Amino acid sequence: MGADGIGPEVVSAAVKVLQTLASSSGTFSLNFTDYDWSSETYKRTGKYIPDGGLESLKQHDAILFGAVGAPDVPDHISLWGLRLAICQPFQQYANVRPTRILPGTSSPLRNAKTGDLDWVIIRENSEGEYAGQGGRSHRGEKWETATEVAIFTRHAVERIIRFAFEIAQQRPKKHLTVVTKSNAQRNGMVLWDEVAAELSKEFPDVKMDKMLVDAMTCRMVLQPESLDTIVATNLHADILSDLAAALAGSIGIAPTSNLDPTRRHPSMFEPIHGSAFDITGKGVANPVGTFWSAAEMLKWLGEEDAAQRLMQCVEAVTERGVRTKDLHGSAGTVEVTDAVCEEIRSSFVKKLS
Ligand SMILES: NC(=O)c1ccc[n+]([C@@H]2O[C@H](COP(=O)([O-])OP(=O)(O)OC[C@H]3O[C@@H](n4cnc5c(N)ncnc54)[C@H](O)[C@@H]3O)[C@@H](O)[C@H]2O)c1
Ligand SMILES: O=C(O)[C@H](O)[C@@H](O)C(=O)O
Ligand SMILES: [K+]
Ligand SMILES: [Mn+2]
Repeated sequence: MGADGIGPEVVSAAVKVLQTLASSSGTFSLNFTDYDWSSETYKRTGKYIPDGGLESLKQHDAILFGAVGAPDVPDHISLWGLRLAICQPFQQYANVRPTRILPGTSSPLRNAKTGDLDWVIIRENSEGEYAGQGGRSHRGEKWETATEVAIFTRHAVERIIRFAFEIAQQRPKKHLTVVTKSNAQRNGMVLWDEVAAELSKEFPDVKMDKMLVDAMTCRMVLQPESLDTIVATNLHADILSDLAAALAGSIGIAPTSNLDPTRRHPSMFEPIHGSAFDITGKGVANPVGTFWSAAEMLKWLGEEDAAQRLMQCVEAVTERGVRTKDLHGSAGTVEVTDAVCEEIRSSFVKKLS
């Protein structure tokens, strides 16, 4: 489901790469069903998701998503109409956003090289500021009032922090940073701190530290090598993860997994970026964030080797300079996609010889 803006451009590129990978490997196959849900269908029918749509989507093992958002639809209508309308009922409560500096690319941080910035941000993906609680009254009056209530339940805080500890435990540094704003936000964020302290006792091999979100932005910029796995609320992590992508070189490379760790519903994989109206249709969108998301999808589906090969091929391509403009290259979406497909095919040939 490419949806809006550059979404269809990067999703069709990723489908091409995945098909190349499946047919070259011969060890697995993928069946794609294309859902044309988008702001266009919303404008035509009044709905992003047609009646019965979620039941149909639920039949699949995974969802590959582009981005939703159009210049002539208010952003809150599009986001709630499609992305959140899938994430929330499918209980995709763990949003996983790895970031690193890819070979052949550079960070805007003068001293950060490949390897110095290697993070996984775990974004709580079901509640907080995205709980859908709030409202507006007295519209247009001077006393108009609007609330956006952040909801934090022990149930959801516990499951996301536990998930983050488990991810941290699997990584070499075994280091988790818990980000909150528990000085100003004195209820929900204090609950986060308390739950983190309780859970850290269950994970004695994981080193945990805490940061207030404002100071965290400084640490990300000034000491990127001091961070590894990071967990934060829905809104805080949304913001920090765009910063993380930019610090690694570009918002165009970063992936997102929206996971239902219970596997009762399909999980959804998408680049971190949005529909990027400013570059839509120009053929310059970086497809790497969607390729990386596709690799994360393969990993989730149990195709670890294929996932690893896909990332190796993407990295080989960035390393030899086939990069889009956002990464200071001159290649277009199609050239990068073709180069990755060629790299995949030749990686199998190399293995034979
Ligand atoms: N998950 C989603 O579906 C999602 C995520 C973020 C934003 N949005 C929506 O997308 C729309 C645009 O939002 P925005 O402008 O704040 O963020 P955006 O991520 O779409 O774009 C921000 C900037 O990054 C650039 N950029 C983004 N992806 C790129 C890529 N692959 N290659 C090269 N450059 C890239 C854009 O050109 C733009 O200058 C809004 O409607 C917003 O709500 C949706
Ligand atoms: O979910 C959101 O907050 C936004 O659409 C988007 O910024 C994202 O990160 O998915
Ligand atoms: K997206
Ligand atoms: Mn975002």
